[in-house]
This record gives sequence, C-alpha cells and structure tokens, in this order.
Amino acid sequence: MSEEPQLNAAQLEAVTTTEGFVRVIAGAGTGKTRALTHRFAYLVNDLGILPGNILCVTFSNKAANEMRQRIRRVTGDNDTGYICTFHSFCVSVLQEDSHAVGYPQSFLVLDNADIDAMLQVIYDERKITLREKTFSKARDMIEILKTIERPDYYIDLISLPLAELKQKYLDARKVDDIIFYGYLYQQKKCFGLDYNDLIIITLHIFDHFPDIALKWQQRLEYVMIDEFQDIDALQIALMEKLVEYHRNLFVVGDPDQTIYTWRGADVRYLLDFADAHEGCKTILMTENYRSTPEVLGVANSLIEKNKQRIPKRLEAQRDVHGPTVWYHAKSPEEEAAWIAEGAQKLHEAGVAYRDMAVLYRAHYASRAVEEALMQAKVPYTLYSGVPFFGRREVKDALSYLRFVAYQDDLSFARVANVPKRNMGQRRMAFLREWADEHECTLYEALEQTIDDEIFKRTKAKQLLALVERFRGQFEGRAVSDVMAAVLNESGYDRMLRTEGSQERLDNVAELKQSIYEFETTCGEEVTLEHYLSHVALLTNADAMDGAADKVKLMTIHAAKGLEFKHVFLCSMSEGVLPSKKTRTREQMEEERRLAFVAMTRAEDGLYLTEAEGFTHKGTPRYPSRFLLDIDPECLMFSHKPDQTALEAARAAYAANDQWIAGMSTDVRFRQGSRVRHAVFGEGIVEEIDMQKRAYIVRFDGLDTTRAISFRVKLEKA
Ligand SMILES: Nc1ncnc2c1ncn2[C@@H]1O[C@H](COP(=O)(O)OP(=O)(O)OP(=O)(O)O)[C@@H](O)[C@H]1O
Repeated sequence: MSEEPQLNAAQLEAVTTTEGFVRVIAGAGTGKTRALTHRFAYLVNDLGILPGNILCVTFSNKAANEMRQRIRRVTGDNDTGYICTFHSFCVSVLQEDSHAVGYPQSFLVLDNADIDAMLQVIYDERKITLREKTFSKARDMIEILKTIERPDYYIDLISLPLAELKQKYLDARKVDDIIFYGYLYQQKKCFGLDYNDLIIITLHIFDHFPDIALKWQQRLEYVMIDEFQDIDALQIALMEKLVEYHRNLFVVGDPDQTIYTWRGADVRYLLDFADAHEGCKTILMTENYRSTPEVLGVANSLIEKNKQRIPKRLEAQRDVHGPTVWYHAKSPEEEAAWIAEGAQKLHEAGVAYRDMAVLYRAHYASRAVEEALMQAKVPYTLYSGVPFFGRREVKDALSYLRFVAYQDDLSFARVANVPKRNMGQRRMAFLREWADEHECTLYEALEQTIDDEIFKRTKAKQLLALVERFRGQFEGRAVSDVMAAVLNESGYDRMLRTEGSQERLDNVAELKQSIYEFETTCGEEVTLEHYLSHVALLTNADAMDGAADKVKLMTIHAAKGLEFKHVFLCSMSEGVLPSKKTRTREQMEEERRLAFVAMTRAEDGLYLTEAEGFTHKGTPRYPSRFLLDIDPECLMFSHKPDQTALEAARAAYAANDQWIAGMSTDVRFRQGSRVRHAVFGEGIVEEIDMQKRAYIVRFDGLDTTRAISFRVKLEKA
C-alpha cells in the first residue's frame, strides 16, 4: 500500500478482513472512502485478485470516477473492474445479457428528457393536455405505478409483442392508463429502459436464467458497497443475489448520514445487517481526520439530539483550530452580503475560492447569495438548476451521436429539424403515420418516402446521407472523434456559432472534453454503445469542474461525500432547514441528519447563517431549531440571540411539533397506497394535502380525483 498517510487500526482491519460478511459503521470524515480504496488495492496487490472480479458500488457516478482514479494510483493497473453505481452495474449486465429477455445490446437508457419526448407523442396522439397532467406529474405517476402499484409491469414490457402493447394503449380509456401503456409501448418500440427498469429487469434475468446469474455470481469474488445507509429494497435484493456464490460482502455506511429515505432508502438494512448475515464482523470507525475539533463539537452536539440512532461521537484527530460561527442577519440581503464578504476575506488571507462552498437545503436559497457574490465580484459556480446533461445543446449533441449509431425514433425526432431542415410538424406527422402503418422506425419511413412530394424543398436527403457516411464506421474510432465529426458534418456546430451563444458553445466543448476524459480514464476501450448507455446515467454532479478557482454553490444532497476547507451553510431558518414539508418525527430526524451532513463537510471553518424578517407567507422567520440544538459553547455568535426572540422561536417549534404529532397519528397512508372507500370503492392515493388534511385519491371508478378528509375511515386495499 503506497498512499500516505498510514491507516489507523480500524481502517487496517477493514482493509485486511476480506472473507465473509463485513460491516463498517463509520462516522463522517473517518476515512471510509479511503478504507474502501485501500481494500481494493489490498485485494489486487497483496492477494492477487483480478480487478475484473471485484464489484465496488458507489452512490454516484462522480464518486465512482474518483474511486477509479484513486484505485488506479494505488494499483498502477488500468483495469479497475466494476467500480460503479448499482444502475450503471445493471447497464453492464444488460449489455452482456439482455438477449435473455429479447433486448438488443443497443438498448437505450432513457433519461427524463427522453421520457418527456415520448409523453409528447402520447399527448399529441390522444389529445391529452398538460392541464390534465404535466409531464412531471406523469413521470411521477409512471414511477409510482412501476415501483408500488404494478411492480409486475415489466413482464408486459419484456414479453408482450409490440402489437399487443400497442393494442393495450389504444384500448386504454382512462388518462393514467393511456399514459402508462402509451409509455410502455414507446419504450418497447425503441428498446428504451428507464432507471426503474434497470434493476428490476436485471433481477428478473438473474431469477429466471440461473446460468446467467451463476456466471455473474462466480465472476464477482468480492463485493463492496459504499454509502450503505442509503440503500433501498431493490438494491438489497440485487446485492443478496450477487453474493450468493462467494459470500464475500463488505458494506460501509454511516447511519447518521441517511438522507435519501424519501427515495426509498432504509437505514434498517445497515442496522440489521449483522443479524441478517451469519458470522458478520462489525468494525466501528470514529476517528475523524477531516475537521477541526470545533467543527466536530458543533456536529456532535447537533446529531446527539436525534433519538433513533446508534450513539457514537466523532473524535477529532486534527489539532488545527478554526472558527465555527452563527451569523444572525437582519435581512436575507445582509446575510448574503456577509457570506460574500467572508469569502473575499478568506481569499485575501490566502484561501482559494475553490476551497469554499455555500450549501443550502433548497435551490431557491441560492439566489440571494448569487447576487451578492456577483456584486462583490467573487467567482462562483452553481451545481444545480438545469443539470448539465439536461441542457438543450448537450442533449442535442448526444442525440446526434445516438442518431448516427441507432437511428432510433427519439433521437430522430430531436435532431431532424435542428439545425432547420424544413422538417417541421407537418412532415414529422406524415412520417409518424407512415411508420405506424408500416411498423417501422421514423428513419426507415423517411428512407422509404424520401422521393415523396412532401420532402421536396427540405434537407431530408442530407439527413440520410449523414447516417450513411457514419454507418459502420464506429469500430475502432474514438467516441470523441465521432462526436466532433458528426456535429461538424450535421451543421450543428455551425448553427451554434451563428446563434452566437457562448454558453452553449462552452457547454458543447465541455461535453467533448468529458467524453475525452471518459475514454482516457475508463481503462478498457470505449465503444459507442458503451458510452451512450453510460452517459444517460450521468448526473449534474458529474459535470462538476473542481479545477476552476470558484466558490461552489450546491444543495446539501449534492455535497454528500465531498469536503471543503470552509463551508457556509445558509438560510438556516425554521421552515427551510428543517423544511416546512417536514410532517413526521422521522422526517424531522432526517432533516437533522441533513444539517449534520452539511456541517461535517467542513475542514477548517464553518459558518451557519440565517436572517430575520418574514416568510413569503407573512409569518415571522425564526432561526432553525438545529442552531439551538448545538452546544452554545461550540459557537461564536455574530450577535448573542436576544432572549425574547428565542422564546418566540421556541414557541414556534413547539407549535410545529404539536402539529407534527397530530399529523403522525392522522396520516395512515402514503402516496401510491391503494385504499378502499366505503362508497367510491378502490383507488390510489395520488397526493397527501396536509393543509386540507386530506388524501387526494384517484378512484378506479371515477374520472377525476377526490380530496378525502383524514376524518373518514379509508381501508387498505
Ligand atoms: N488514517 C488517516 N490518516 C490521515 N488522514 C486520513 C486518514 N484516513 C482518512 N484521512 C483523511 O480524512 C478525510 C476524510 O476521509 P474520507 O473522505 O475517506 O472520509 P469518509 O468517511 O468517506 O467521509 P464522509 O462519510 O464524511 O463523506 C480525507 O481528507 C482523508 O484523506
């Protein structure tokens, strides 16, 4: 093991206990990621295990990239095996074995923009309006149906012939059914899989094709999983399946950093892991190497207020001291100005801007800070808003790549008229009709009808010529090279230059750069299929450019796993953090963990800020209860909070707690639950309206939803 400094005793134990079930419960900043990297290196360098026989699951693609680079440094080997997220691992499985369910190797991984494009087709065909259901609501509904209501949906998706799926879609009468079957039909047409499908279909293959399951089980001699506190039921099922043969499983997590319960994560899997796996060894890590004793004092005293937790205290290993401040401002503007000024002062004292971060609970909190930073001429980047891979020009560029590779309907629809080729709605509708009638793709329809009158005076022929030029030319050619060529030859580059948007040009340049980096860091040779299926999984965080000297602004969720010298945690007001959407005691504890995650990102300085004034609803704004949870001995105050104000704040927390206590007993069903009403019959809870104290239920027998008061007894269906 070459990387300095030395591992501590607990880390060493985690690294060298390779056989059987091992669980590491570790605090923030105690070197989990470091232990994981070294364990990988130990398996490879000291035990001689082949990297291709190790699966190391990370929480995000960004974490996977970093891990891969670190492992390459310590093993000196380009082959880094499977270091990836669960989703990305499933893509690898499906690329090898999706033939088992009749899917081609060139299946598509769909992101939200792709799903929206499919919804658009369905809405147009069946005259559904956005007023009936926005795309985002439709996507949520599809997700609820897939994960809770109709978990067997995927059988239809993989085994029904296209014509039958289409018939189900055409026969559907209720809006939700039209959307759902329309979507499944669209998915099947282009062999597209969304996030929900990836794990479910992989599991299905493992369950029904024992030889394929055995192949993967035998291949993966060692499995390691990071951030285990945020694992969900499907991921657990996949994990259990994968380790059935060798039974070597190493999981590491921090119960105090569970922040994804709202997405189905359950910390129980980590807590119950030892009971569920015979002979499991547990290792505890509490020595913190990241933060000053002051930062840990703040974080420890906060998290101790959670009731549902395994007690543990982070112990500072660093003997460097730094500020931990509560700044109370008179207005949000003053709060933001203080942050901007603070960043400037730190910079003057020699701290690089890139080593500072401003974190917040919700996106909207960033606006005031951004304005202040702009005014103070402090450089910053925002890691939120429209994700990089969701930007129009980035999607367009990727669609071109997909188009020359697959000619699927989605990419065809996206690129056909960008740049303008006179292929507007009327001509697209013509192609759709033709394709439907002849059961072919839009591209094939164009090939067949290119000499039709309708395509005179269009540049449709150029589109066909473009594909012809690229067809069969990918083998052995770098993806970055293909991308550059297709953007040039399609006229897309020229269009952007004429349009003159520097931002769009920069984004495309950034995309080209990221493809190049992907190729050079991936180890093995990157094929176009490989790149396309992985890029769909990339998130905003992946585009994060850590090199530029700029202050980083991001949500706490996005800061998971990161560390910064100085952290400003802004908008620490009751109703923001904890969020006003907090409805149960469990959720309140999760909000506290969120604050804990934010604070434990700080190495040298931590600045907690909030402002008085009024919320947009006109109620007074109070400091977050979490500020009062912190041991005051651990904080420096900009102003000592005044006693009457504190009493008013405490009264507000108490009122809120009382409301939550009432809610917890009232709310018996979750979004997506199936319920039975004495008169209306069965239906599904679409929303829970806390203000009205009612479930918004879509009953099977009614066309529109009804708000049903908590007072009326509903039964579980
Ligand atoms: N044994 C050690 N000696 C010195 N420094 C260490 C040691 N182990 C880890 N560190 C340092 O401590 C910091 C935190 O380590 P790491 O990022 O691995 O922690 P983590 O447990 O994954 O954190 P979190 O859960 O909060 O994201 C890093 O800067 C790392 O270099």
